[in-house]
Amino acid sequence: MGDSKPVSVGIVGASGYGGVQLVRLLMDHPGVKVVYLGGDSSAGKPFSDIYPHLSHATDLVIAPVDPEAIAAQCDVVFLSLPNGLACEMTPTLIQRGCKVLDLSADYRFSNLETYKAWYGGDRTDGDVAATAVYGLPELYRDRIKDAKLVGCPGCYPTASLLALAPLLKQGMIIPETAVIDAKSGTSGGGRQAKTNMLLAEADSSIAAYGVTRHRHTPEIEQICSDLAGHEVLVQFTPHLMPMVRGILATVYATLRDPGLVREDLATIYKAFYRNCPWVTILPNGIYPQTKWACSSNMCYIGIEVDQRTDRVIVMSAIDNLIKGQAGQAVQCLNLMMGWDETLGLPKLGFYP
Ligand SMILES: NC(=O)C1=CN([C@@H]2O[C@H](COP(=O)(O)OP(=O)(O)OC[C@H]3O[C@@H](n4cnc5c(N)ncnc54)[C@H](OP(=O)(O)O)[C@@H]3O)[C@@H](O)[C@H]2O)C=CC1
Ligand SMILES: CC(=O)N[C@@H](CCC(=O)OP(=O)(O)O)C(=O)O
Repeated sequence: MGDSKPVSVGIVGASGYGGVQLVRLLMDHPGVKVVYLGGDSSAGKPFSDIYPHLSHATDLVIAPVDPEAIAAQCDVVFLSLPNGLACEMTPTLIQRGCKVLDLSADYRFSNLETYKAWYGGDRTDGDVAATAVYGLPELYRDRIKDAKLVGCPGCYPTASLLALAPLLKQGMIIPETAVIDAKSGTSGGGRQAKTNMLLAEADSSIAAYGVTRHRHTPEIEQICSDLAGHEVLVQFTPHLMPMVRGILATVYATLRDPGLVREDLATIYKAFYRNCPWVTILPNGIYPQTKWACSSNMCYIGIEVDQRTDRVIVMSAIDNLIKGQAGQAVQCLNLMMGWDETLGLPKLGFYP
């Protein structure tokens, strides 16, 4: 970086939860200048009308989306939009020389047929999609460094895969026994009004949803299969929690070697994540809380073994809006630009 010109960045979907986190992180990032904010129903409004608490951070007005105009102003574009929109604008942005980080599911799948089966819609951008890299730096750092298009992971897949990856990569579990029980705060559902997110519905209550059919299942399975070297199916059940931020994924799987104890696994996890500044393996007997990760880009992992059942239990906590979304996208940007992976990202959560 040094005295070099800041990288010009655009954020499409700035009025949403992902967008506002990107604005917060990127306004404080030493390598970039946010020059463009885009949206749909918010177009024409100053960003500070939507988020008055950030009026001292930017006087940008949200513009209607015009990929040509965005490409004329921006070196890098973050797309934080509902699924099925990024694939319409990304080909133009890439052709015009922009680097693109998509926070939706549009570029997470190596096989577009899987995307279409779970998300619907038609895709005419197969050539561009084939160049996309899955944006989980702890697993695909080298590919992200060279990418022009990154499909950033979903929030549940981030927490689940960071918990499972060392076990799968080292062949320590029977992959098909993996069960992921995950809980999310309501901000995971975005800023759109939805009945199940009303305080009267979500408060003081917990429920599973999408059981056996949540669209993050094929995303988790794609990466598990890549790590295991063969096709893997997992059982994934998400739950909505009466809290705003955070995901806790508790993963169960049967160990191949029943002699392994939690100290062995902790050593293996620490080695696997030794060059990963955003993953903390907790000391033996300590289990993560979502509150610890709140507002930081950290993923906290706790490990336990039940010697009666030969199962390993791994608990992983993240902030769904930071490591699960906007923070992870900035982490990928840092890699794409050749910067330190931690640049401009919050290391310390706010607590309590
Ligand atoms: N929330 C989370 O924890 C996570 C979300 N994601 C994914 O990130 C993406 C964004 O999520 P989130 O921030 O929660 O969503 P929000 O619903 O909070 O925001 C959606 C944004 O998309 C914009 N938008 C909608 N339609 C259009 C359009 N036709 N043209 C331009 N802009 C449009 C909206 O703009 P306007 O207000 O102007 O209409 C709004 O800014 C989604 O794909 C989501 O699945 C990924 C990981 C975690
Ligand atoms: C609590 C809640 O509703 N969470 C969202 C997941 C958010 C996310 O990561 O979704 P994308 O894969 O679309 O990016 C859900 O279950 O649909």
